[in-house]
Amino acid sequence: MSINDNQLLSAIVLAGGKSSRMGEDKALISIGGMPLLQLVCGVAAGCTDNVYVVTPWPERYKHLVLPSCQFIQEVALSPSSDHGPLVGFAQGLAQVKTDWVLLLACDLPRLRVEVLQGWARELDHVEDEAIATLVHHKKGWEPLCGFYRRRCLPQLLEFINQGGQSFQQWLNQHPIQVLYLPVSEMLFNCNTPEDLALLK
Ligand SMILES: Nc1nc2c(ncn2[C@@H]2O[C@H](COP(=O)(O)OP(=O)(O)OP(=O)(O)O)[C@@H](O)[C@H]2O)c(=O)[nH]1
Ligand SMILES: [Mg+2]
Repeated sequence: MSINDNQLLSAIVLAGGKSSRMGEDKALISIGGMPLLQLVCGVAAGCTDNVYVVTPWPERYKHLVLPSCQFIQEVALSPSSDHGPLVGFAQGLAQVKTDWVLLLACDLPRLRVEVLQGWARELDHVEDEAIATLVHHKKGWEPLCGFYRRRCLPQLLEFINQGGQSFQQWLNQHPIQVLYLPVSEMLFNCNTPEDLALLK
């Protein structure tokens, strides 16, 4: 696949978590002078012109420089709902118009655009029955840095409607193709002040 082929690939960046371990909104934490969400969106924009940021609070991020990014306002399923990334992903996926979507968390400061671009070029060769192609590690699939077929939306909604909340549980019900991760630090996940200190 040509990585610039707008017909084939979009990106969804999730920015709606509580950041309870960090104690402040991770999306706005500055890494090397750049807010983390801006950094991740910049990497996503290196893979596709169609980048969506799914968040319940777009106004919080509208001052960031996010070229070619569009906000998708996430809506709560119920007033008390604490639904997590699976529902944010489903709401984003419902807006996507391409066959494939690159899903990214906003707390991945060491992403490597050239690795993502290399993966995107191989999407044509993913087996037809796979709903996604993801890195696999000892704790299971890495759901928040990988590629999903848009056509998985009905299965995702069915899982959510039955009360499902876990990406791992959902993914374990479907064929997934393994992505080879050449640099493991690329998936370094910045969740706590201690993680942040490691970056500085
Ligand atoms: N849009 C959206 N994104 C979410 C939601 N929950 C988590 N995320 C995103 O999913 C990614 C991974 O989140 P985590 O690091 O597991 O959790 P978190 O809620 O951000 O932080 P903790 O409260 O410390 O667990 C981050 O990019 C979050 O912003 C949600 O309900 N909606
Ligand atoms: Mg995290």
